[in-house]
Amino acid sequence: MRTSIATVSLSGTLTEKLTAAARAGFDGVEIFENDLLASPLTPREIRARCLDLGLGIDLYQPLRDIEAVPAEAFARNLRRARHKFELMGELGADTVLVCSSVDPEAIDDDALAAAQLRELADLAQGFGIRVAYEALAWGRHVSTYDHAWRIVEAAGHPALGTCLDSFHILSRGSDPKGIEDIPGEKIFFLQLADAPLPAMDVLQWSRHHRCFPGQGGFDVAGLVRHVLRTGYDGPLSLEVFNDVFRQAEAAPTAVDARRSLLVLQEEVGVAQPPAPVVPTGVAFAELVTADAEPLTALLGGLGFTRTARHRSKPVDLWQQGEARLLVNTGTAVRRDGTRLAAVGLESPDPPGAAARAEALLAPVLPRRRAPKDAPLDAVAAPDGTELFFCDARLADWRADFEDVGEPAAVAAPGVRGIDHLALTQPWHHFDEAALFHRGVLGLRAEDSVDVADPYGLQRSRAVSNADGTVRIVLTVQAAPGDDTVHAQHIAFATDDVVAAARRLRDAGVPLLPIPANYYDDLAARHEFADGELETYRELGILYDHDEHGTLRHCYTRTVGRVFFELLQRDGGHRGYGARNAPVRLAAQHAVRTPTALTSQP
Ligand SMILES: O=C(O)c1ccc(O)c(O)c1
Ligand SMILES: [Mg+2]
Repeated sequence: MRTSIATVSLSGTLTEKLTAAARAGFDGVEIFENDLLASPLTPREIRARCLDLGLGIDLYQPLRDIEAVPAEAFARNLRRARHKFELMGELGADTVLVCSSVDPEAIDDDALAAAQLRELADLAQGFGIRVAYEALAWGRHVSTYDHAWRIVEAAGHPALGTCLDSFHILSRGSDPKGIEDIPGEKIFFLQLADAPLPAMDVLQWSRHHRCFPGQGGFDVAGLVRHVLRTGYDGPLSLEVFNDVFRQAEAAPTAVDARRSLLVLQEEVGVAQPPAPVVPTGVAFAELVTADAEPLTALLGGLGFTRTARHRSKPVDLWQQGEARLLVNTGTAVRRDGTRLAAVGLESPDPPGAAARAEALLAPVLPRRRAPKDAPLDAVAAPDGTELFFCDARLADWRADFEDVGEPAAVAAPGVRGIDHLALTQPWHHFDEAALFHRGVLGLRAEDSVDVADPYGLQRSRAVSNADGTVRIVLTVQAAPGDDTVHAQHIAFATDDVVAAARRLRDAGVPLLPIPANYYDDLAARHEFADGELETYRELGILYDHDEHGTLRHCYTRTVGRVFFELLQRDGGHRGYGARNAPVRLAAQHAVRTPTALTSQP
């Protein structure tokens, strides 16, 4: 099906928006009047620009508060409409949107609304234009799609149809099943947007918090299925009013938008990209650093040993249990200080995973590999993290490394493997990141949780595979913050967090100190065995539990932009310690030291 996007969904000038939409592969756009008014291009030049870019103008949005008004007001409205129809001739746009009136003077009279829309449609027809009437969720008298359709039906004019907008329909709690009662040829346009639940004031909700389908809580795909059953064959058009997208760069937003529609088209069965290949484990996490010493001291304290070195590159493999870390000191990667740059995902079908990623517009990374190296398929996640698709038996990348003779640590109680990776997202890529990990990698996304930070708010959302062998926590800050606090982290699974924490401390590696108040509160909320709480207090171990079991975890200091977590899950605990996160964030702010900052080369 044809895909479109409303210019209001992207940031920048009209030209920037059109370019971004075209580059992302959209077939057409809805042009918002304000974008046209603010453009230095004439309507004819805009038409030519769209033609050059291969974009159709599927909808023009200038007409508001048209219908159900006294006769003199309607005469003025028709005069305004005539001007806009002439302009649309220059633009080459043949469908105009009319939103249901929000005018306090509008009259609650469906027959009047129908008669005036009929007259408007008659005028439009003379210009070769169709009028699509849309119920705004906050319309004065018409606020539901079925009401708008009854008026369109009563008007009975061939140039008058309805425009369905998933936001207005689903935000009102209307049953989208009724869409199937509308003949497909009378649905002139379909606008798609998702939005987070629960609701707020509907106007604020619509104007600031819409998101691309799959990024919110609406069943947009379910609605589209109803629309397709009517025989509708017009475009699927994204109309997303969102404060973040208005500020973010248009090009990646447009790609995010197209990916959302690709996933939606797959869900409703009108597109068949290569099937998702869900990763089955974390093969490795790659840290880059200019100064490996603070990092390797930490890894040594955690019980890791350096087991192998890359044959041609300054990359060491550090290993413990099933946790494999690559420490890369190559000069090409020094710019941003110590950070988590890449993740190797074990895949049952690496080429299939890469084909899926490419079909869903993930940037495929050039293979910057030596001739003898295993050819790994890799894509970039929205935050720039490189994701490598690796053979699940480690048969590929591991062969590029030569053993250095130090066997992997076996010291119990140690790190068993990687429990999860926490990746900080740029503020404007958070929703995109969740959809990316779900759509491209086939991971399941949990609800997002907000965590209080002393200087802001942190939002996080976990994505994982079914058996929890791949867990990624996507986090974002509400405001620009401190990289030493809002760093990425790697959480290591251990079967004995107390012993692991003791060993770290005994190795002279400081753990993150947790305030005494936290433990006083724990004592008030839970009963512990003798001495248990004192041990947690002494080591800085945090505690949580859910209906499945307990979570005990502690944190290292931050090196550059990464820190580590030791984590013990018992009884199938599923969480990530969100309840403890405010205390941890405050503790990280408290230990921010010049050393932490200067350890970033
Ligand atoms: O918020 C609005 O005014 C508005 C305008 C046009 C639309 O198609 C819409 O869904 C909302
Ligand atoms: Mg709309």
